[in-house]
Amino acid sequence: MKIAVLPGDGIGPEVTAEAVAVLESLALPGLTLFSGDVGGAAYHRHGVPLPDETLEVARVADAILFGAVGDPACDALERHLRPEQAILGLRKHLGLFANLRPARVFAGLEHLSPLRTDIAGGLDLLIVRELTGDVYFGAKGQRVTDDGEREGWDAMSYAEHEVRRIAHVAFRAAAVSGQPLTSVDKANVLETSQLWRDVVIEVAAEYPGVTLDHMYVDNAAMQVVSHPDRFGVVLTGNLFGDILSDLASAAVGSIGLLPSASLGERQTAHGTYGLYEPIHGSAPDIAGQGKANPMATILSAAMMLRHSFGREDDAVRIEAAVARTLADGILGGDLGGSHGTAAIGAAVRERL
Ligand SMILES: NC(=O)C1=CN([C@@H]2O[C@H](COP(=O)(O)OP(=O)(O)OC[C@H]3O[C@@H](n4cnc5c(N)ncnc54)[C@H](O)[C@@H]3O)[C@@H](O)[C@H]2O)C=CC1
Ligand SMILES: CC(C)CC(=O)C(=O)O
Ligand SMILES: [Mg+2]
Repeated sequence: MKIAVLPGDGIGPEVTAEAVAVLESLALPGLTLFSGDVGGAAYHRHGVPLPDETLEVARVADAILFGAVGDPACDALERHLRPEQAILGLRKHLGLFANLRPARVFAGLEHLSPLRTDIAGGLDLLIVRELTGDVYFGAKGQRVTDDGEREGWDAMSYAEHEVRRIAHVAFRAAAVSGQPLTSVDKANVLETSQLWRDVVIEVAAEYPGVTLDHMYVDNAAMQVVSHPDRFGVVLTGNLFGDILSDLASAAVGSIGLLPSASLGERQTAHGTYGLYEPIHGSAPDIAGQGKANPMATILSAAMMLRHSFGREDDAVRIEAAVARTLADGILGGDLGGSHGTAAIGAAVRERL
């Protein structure tokens, strides 16, 4: 079990340390950890956010545990040198097009949500976000128009095959779970979304047992907090999925609770190759203070055991320990408590 640990910037190293400690406490057979520099940390040491050595460490591993990248000191750098290019580059180079972001309110933990408890209780959805296309990876730039005004531009596009393969991931997830599938787009305005919708409808013909509906992204944002029980699997593009998943995390209670798996087509001897990371960023406002909630990263390690190592029992064990820790009132500042990163990590390990 070879895992590349890429802690990154800000709270990244703090939260990955706790997830690594959880993995080590499970006495997994043949667990081998490698580490690599990414993000601002890599830029400061190597002059680039994603050094070749790090990409190689990621490639030879069976799975990657990623913290977060982002450093305000790097925000004025040319875009290709910014820390965020590390995670975008890993996703693209490693073909990790399918991003799974489960958001659920654990039974009995409805009080952690800012939503009314009867509404929060219905929140259990899986966002399937396309991860290597859309406006994030299109041509972009700034220019001066003929009028002498500055103009910024970013090209949004999806090719048919990109929509088709992520749609299959979402339909399979819906078929296995028996949940309905909602495809979220902006087809009333964007041609990219019209193509998205057309292809999703074509793919649906292969999954007659799955109930499919389509929703515009603005309505979806509203419904996630007003009627979360309407959603099972949510299929959407890179930009909309990024935004909707932060929204869903707030509805659960904190962005410090939402994990993710980024998968592609590659299989290893153990399972599906993938990158696992919390959905949050490097949180510079609390970095270095031991305040970050490590649960999203710990839950990401659970997703790694499930998808990349076929260890469902260990994944469930971790998820149950996190739920018990929350139920016991071991909460960080993000959830109105006063426990720090290390104390939360230790509490989860005690409950494994
Ligand atoms: N995958 C990645 O590496 C990502 C990187 N970023 C980068 O992170 C940097 C900061 O971005 P922001 O927009 O501030 O988003 P952020 O997710 O880092 O933080 C947003 C807010 O949530 C809080 N927060 C986040 N994670 C938390 C945790 N585990 N426990 C407690 N509170 C937590 C932060 O303190 C902050 O107030 C930027 O450079 C951004 O580009 C942002 C999102 C994802
Ligand atoms: C930093 C971005 C590239 C990514 C992001 O916000 C995310 O994946 O949630
Ligand atoms: Mg995001």
